[in-house]
Amino acid sequence: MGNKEDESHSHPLFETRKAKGRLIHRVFSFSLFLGILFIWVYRVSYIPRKSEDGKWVWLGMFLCELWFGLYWLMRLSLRWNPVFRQPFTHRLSQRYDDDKLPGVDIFVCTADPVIEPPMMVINTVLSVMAYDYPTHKLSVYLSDDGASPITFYALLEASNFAKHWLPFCNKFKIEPRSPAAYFKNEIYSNDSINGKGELATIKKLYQDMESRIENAAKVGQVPEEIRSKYKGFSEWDSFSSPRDHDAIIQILLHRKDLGAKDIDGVVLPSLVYLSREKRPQVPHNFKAGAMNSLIRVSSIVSNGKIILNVDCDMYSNNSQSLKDALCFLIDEEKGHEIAFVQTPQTFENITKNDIYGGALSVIYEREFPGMDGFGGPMYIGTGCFHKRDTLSGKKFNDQECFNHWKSDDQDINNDQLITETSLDLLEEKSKAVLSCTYEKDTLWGKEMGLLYGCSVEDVITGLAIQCRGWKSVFYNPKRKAFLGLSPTTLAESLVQHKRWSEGGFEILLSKYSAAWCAYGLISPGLQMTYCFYNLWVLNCWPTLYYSIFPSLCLLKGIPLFPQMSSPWFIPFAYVTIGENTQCLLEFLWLEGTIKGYWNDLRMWLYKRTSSYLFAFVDTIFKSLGFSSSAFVISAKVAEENVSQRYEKEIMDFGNSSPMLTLLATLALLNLLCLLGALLKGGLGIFVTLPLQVLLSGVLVLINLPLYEGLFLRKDNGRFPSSIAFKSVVVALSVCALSNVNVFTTN
Ligand SMILES: O=c1ccn([C@@H]2O[C@H](COP(=O)(O)OP(=O)(O)O[C@H]3O[C@H](CO)[C@@H](O)[C@H](O)[C@H]3O)[C@@H](O)[C@H]2O)c(=O)[nH]1
Ligand SMILES: [Mn+2]
Repeated sequence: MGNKEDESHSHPLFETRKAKGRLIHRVFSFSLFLGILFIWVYRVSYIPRKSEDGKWVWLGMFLCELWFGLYWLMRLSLRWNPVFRQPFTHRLSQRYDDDKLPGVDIFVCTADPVIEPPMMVINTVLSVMAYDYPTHKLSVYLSDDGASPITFYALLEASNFAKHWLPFCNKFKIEPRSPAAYFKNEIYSNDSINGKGELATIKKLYQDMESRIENAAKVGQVPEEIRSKYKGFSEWDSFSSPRDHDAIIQILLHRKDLGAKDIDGVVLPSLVYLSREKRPQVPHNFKAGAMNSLIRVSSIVSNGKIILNVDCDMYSNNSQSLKDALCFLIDEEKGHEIAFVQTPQTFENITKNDIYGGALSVIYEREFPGMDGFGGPMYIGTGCFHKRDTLSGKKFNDQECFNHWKSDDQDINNDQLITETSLDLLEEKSKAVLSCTYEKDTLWGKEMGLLYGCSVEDVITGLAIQCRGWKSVFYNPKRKAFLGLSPTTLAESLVQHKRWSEGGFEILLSKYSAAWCAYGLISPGLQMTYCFYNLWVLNCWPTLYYSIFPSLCLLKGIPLFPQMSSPWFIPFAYVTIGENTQCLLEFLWLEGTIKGYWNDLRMWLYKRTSSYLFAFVDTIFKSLGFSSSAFVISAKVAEENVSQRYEKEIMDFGNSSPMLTLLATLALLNLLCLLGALLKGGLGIFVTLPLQVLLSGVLVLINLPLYEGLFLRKDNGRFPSSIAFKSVVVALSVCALSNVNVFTTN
């Protein structure tokens, strides 16, 4: 072994490749930029004179195009210098035997037993317990902000089922290791399992457990005979509501407890249930608060050097990804400067044409590698492997941080057994750090742990870590590391994007602002890429403008773009066609469909004209102290008819939210303008106002499903009639008003 080890030490544990074809992309981008410059020049040189119609609208168009051009430059930074990473796990296993590998603490967060059913949560837990990793080095923590005895009960059941499930996974090397996901794909890759009774046995065990848990969930409580059997349920004796209760913690499995072995006698990973104390008068800071509690409790119970954080719907789909991530974090040469390894969010419920643009493939496949090339991707809350000490506010220091892996984990490696009393003691000690006053007058949430006060606690925390000098790595394995659930209705999708875009904007205005405060701390390229995401919200204004005024001017016959015969037509055509072709090709390259691209464009429009607008307004209100932050949890289950529509890719508008009213009004406005213009000007407008007809035409076409939902559909997914009524009235009034010359005279 000696020789082999010496030799392999000279080989790194991972490699980084630059993307091919960068030169072509840069040349093409340069030509597009020239086009954009010409558009700006055109706008400045042809401002209508005082006596002409539409001077102010024209200036508005110029501002929009100025913004779009600058924003395009920020987007370009994401495509400038992409890199791809490849870990070498065989070298890792050559160099590190089980005892030398670091301890890993895995955090799963859940917050509501109805929106996030306990069965889904424990499937995620079981999938991460079953990582291909020495079990005595693994600890799994479930933080339950819903403080639900049913979720606790489900975890208790899972701790027993794990005794069968983990040996089964190991024996047959199955993937994925979430039992529900594994049983769902009835084609089992490993033939040797078939025919043998083992598969049937384990499936039966699972189904029995499932029906016990679902029964408890249905009646809303855990059966009395089970409650009396496990002392853990007594933790709920003083419980009054999920928002008002004492700290709860139960160590269900502890690696040093004799009972914590699987049916083959192998130690099981530690498993801990916790629900931090909550009081109505104390802010709990949502997921960030939960994560900080997890960080503290785990430092008492297992103190693993690596922390993996997953949302409760994001089960592990690849049992190797933990070792993959370690290759980056403990690589002898470069690992010391890497704080976290982020994997993409991928979703198992995306349909063929991805009606709500939920796959986010362009972001993860194209743009995150671009961030990685400039110093590392953002932290996006789930599927992320951190080094524990970088989460507690530590600054990067080249000398100090070097090779700190070499120290052995004393506590894990000593094999003294734990007794029931010492487990009780451990729980009591942990409760102290779960109290809601613990953080008072400390740096938690400000400089330590996840940061508070931002709707995307993850992104701001990652940025803060990078500002302290650390790097991060984006790792996107072929077999996806995690699979989760994407929203299945339009309203939910818009709400999620509102939270994300609002969070981004908050970061921009915060003391970690990528635009100014991060200057000199992270690379300028990375600053630009952060700005691209954190400026999402500002797109609402130019996009609203561009989807309202050109249409209104079309109705009035006022030209805002050059004639087809003019040479100025060329830059408009070139930029529009060039940019869209590039985006389409990118989308198709990532295995999207043409229809999927069209759907994506629609969502792009809807997000910009509703989510971002509401996010903008809310951020301003919040910063003026008129409202406080909230975290609207995305639903992970839907009613039967809602999921059927989702499967069939029929849009779901059946929700009376102000965002949907706005979208309906805008869509109708475009339709009315286009029809009005055709009535007034006939087909001649195709010649006199070609680009405006095109713009309005595209807007109308893209809104076809929306018109259907307003006027034609009969199912529950159509627009509520109150929205239909309101939007028709408003759209008609705006058209009428604009005809009375309010908008266009100078
Ligand atoms: O008070 C809360 C609210 C949420 N959560 C958990 O946070 C996770 C993410 O919530 P979800 O509703 O699924 O939000 P998403 O928009 O899907 O989540 C993305 O965006 C969030 C930030 O907006 C990040 O926290 C997530 O990690 C990231 O996956 C879930 O496991 C929740 O149980 C809590 O633990 N406590
Ligand atoms: Mn989610």
